Amino acid sequence: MSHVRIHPSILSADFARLGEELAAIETADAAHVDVMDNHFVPNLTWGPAVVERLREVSPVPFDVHLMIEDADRWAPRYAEIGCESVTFHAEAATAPIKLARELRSQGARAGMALRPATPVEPYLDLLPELDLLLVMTVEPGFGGQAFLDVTLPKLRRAAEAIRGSSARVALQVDGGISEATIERAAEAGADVFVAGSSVYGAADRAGAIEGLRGRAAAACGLGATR
Ligand SMILES: O=C(CO)[C@@H](O)[C@H](O)COP(=O)(O)O
Ligand SMILES: [Fe+2]
Repeated sequence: MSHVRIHPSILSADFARLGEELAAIETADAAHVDVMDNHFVPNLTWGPAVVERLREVSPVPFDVHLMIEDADRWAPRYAEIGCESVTFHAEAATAPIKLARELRSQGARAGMALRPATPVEPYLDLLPELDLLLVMTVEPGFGGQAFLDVTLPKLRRAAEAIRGSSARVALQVDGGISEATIERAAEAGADVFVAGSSVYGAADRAGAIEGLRGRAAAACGLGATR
C-alpha cells in the first residue's frame, strides 16, 4: 500500500467547466483548491461561496490552499462548508496554534504552508498541532511555474523532523510538480503531491494522475499500488 497522494490543482482547470473538470479527476486522492485574495499573492481566484458549491458536486475531497491575508478569520469558514483539509500560510496567520485547533475541532484536517524562503525550523514545535505541512516549491500565486530545487533541503529537513516526531503529519509539495520533478520531491520525503498544469494540461487526466502516482511511489521504493 503506497501512501503517495496526488492532488490535482483546479487552478489549471477550465474555469468555465469546473464541475466537469472535477469529475475528470475522480481517480485522484483530493482536488487542490487554491484560494487567492490579490493581497497575500498577486492573483485572485474564488471565495467560500464558489468553493461550497463546487464541493457539493465534487467526487473527491477538497484540499484547500489559502493564499490569503487574515487567515485566522477566513480559514474556519472553509472547514464549515465541508472542505476536508484547510491549509493556511504560516506567514499569514497571527495565531497558528489556535487556528489549527479550531480547524480540527470543526472536523477538518489542519494544514500549514511555508513560502519557499520561509524556514521550517521555527515551526517544528507546531507539528503535533498539524495534519499537513505544505512546503511550497514555487512562489505562490500562479500555476505553471518551474519547480524550485532550492526548496529540497528544507523538504528533507521537514521530512526528518516529521519522522522523528510522534505526530502524523503529511508532507505536501506544491508547484512545478510533473513527471520530470516528482521523483526528486518524493526522494526528499514528500508524500502528498499537488499537480496543476501537469494534470490539467494533459488530454488524459486519469493517465497523468496514474503516471505521477507511479513515479512518486517508485521513488519512495513502495511500488505503485494504492
Ligand atoms: O498554489 C499554487 C500556486 O500558487 C499551486 O497549487 C498551483 O496551482 C500549482 O500549479 P502547477 O505548478 O502544478 O502548474
Ligand atoms: Fe496550491
